[in-house]
Amino acid sequence: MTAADFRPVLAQDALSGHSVIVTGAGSGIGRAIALRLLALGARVTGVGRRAETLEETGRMAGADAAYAAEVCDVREADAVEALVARVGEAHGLTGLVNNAGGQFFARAEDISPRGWQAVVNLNLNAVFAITRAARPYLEASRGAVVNMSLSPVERGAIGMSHSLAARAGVLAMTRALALEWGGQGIRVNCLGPGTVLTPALADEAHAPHVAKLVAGVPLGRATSPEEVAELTAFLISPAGALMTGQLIQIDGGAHLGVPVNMLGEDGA
Ligand SMILES: CCCCCCCCC/C=C/C(=O)SCCNC(=O)CCNC(=O)[C@H](O)C(C)(C)COP(=O)(O)OP(=O)(O)OC[C@H]1O[C@@H](n2cnc3c(N)ncnc32)[C@H](O)[C@@H]1OP(=O)(O)O
Ligand SMILES: NC(=O)C1=CN([C@@H]2O[C@H](COP(=O)(O)OP(=O)(O)OC[C@H]3O[C@@H](n4cnc5c(N)ncnc54)[C@H](OP(=O)(O)O)[C@@H]3O)[C@@H](O)[C@H]2O)C=CC1
Repeated sequence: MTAADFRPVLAQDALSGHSVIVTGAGSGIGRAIALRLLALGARVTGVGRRAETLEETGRMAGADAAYAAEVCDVREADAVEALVARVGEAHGLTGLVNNAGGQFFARAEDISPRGWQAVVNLNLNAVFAITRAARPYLEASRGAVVNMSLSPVERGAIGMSHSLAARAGVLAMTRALALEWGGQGIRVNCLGPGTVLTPALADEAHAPHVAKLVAGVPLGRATSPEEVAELTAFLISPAGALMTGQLIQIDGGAHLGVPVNMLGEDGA
């Protein structure tokens, strides 16, 4: 199976009647998620800091799509809470996709206190604030949260101490909220994509490093944004109704690390 062989599996109306907030919907993985949820019949509110890219997602979805672009920095808790309340009161909320995130790659000794704060605020504190704000609406709909994590979240990676600390926090929060809110019918899960060849990754990492990462994937290729989008849609849809508190890796086996090979060089 190559990425070109990928075919979506969910039925065309799988998300009709749904209202979902997708953060970071103006690019990369978040855009693919927004487009897929819209195609499945959901109303989508795309959140990010740049109006232009968010609006482009709407244009890509077509005039019939129930899409709204909301410019907001997810690190501004008051603005985020007001936004969630606005969407929740107007349309209800059946899903929240916390996809906005990112980091610069640097060794711990090169991360200043402000650099640490910037990354932890984006990848952990903002996720807590928006998820907490969404809770009453998700309770009313028995809805679902999908938190975008990283394949190496449980095994470490060089140059990502700030981001991995934040994502590990989100993973712990995911499990805690799955327990706290399970009785309210709210499901909370994390996805762990492997290398996804988005323009943002190309901007932040050197191409040869990325090629090496992809070459080391047991299934031999990068993760596509569409594959992450389909899994996200599945988790929000009724098909995922019994899944909560999980980290689901979608990385071709990369999270297993360098293989321990007891058969020596020639044993695959
Ligand atoms: C398992 C295997 C397969 C799987 C392998 C999987 C591998 C892929 C893993 C992940 C891939 C992705 O996430 S790809 C998506 C990547 N996209 C992004 O990361 C988006 C771009 N990044 C960002 O926006 C930034 O990193 C972020 C910090 C979050 C933005 O925040 P701000 O705008 O608030 O930041 P700024 O104001 O510019 O800077 C705040 C401080 O950070 C410092 N700072 C900024 N860049 C810095 C740098 N390169 N090195 C040091 N310090 C830096 C600044 O100097 C400031 O500190 P002072 O100088 O002290 O003031
Ligand atoms: N690409 C990869 O290999 C992998 C990526 N991931 C994760 O998946 C997610 C998406 O990554 P990807 O699509 O590659 O990267 P992008 O940089 O393209 O996506 C990040 C999105 O988040 C938005 N965003 C960033 N900061 C804020 C903020 N403060 N407030 C609101 N929105 C914000 C950006 O929009 P704007 O700038 O307009 O605000 C952008 O649309 C990230 O969390 C990333 O770490 C996980 C595993 C692998």
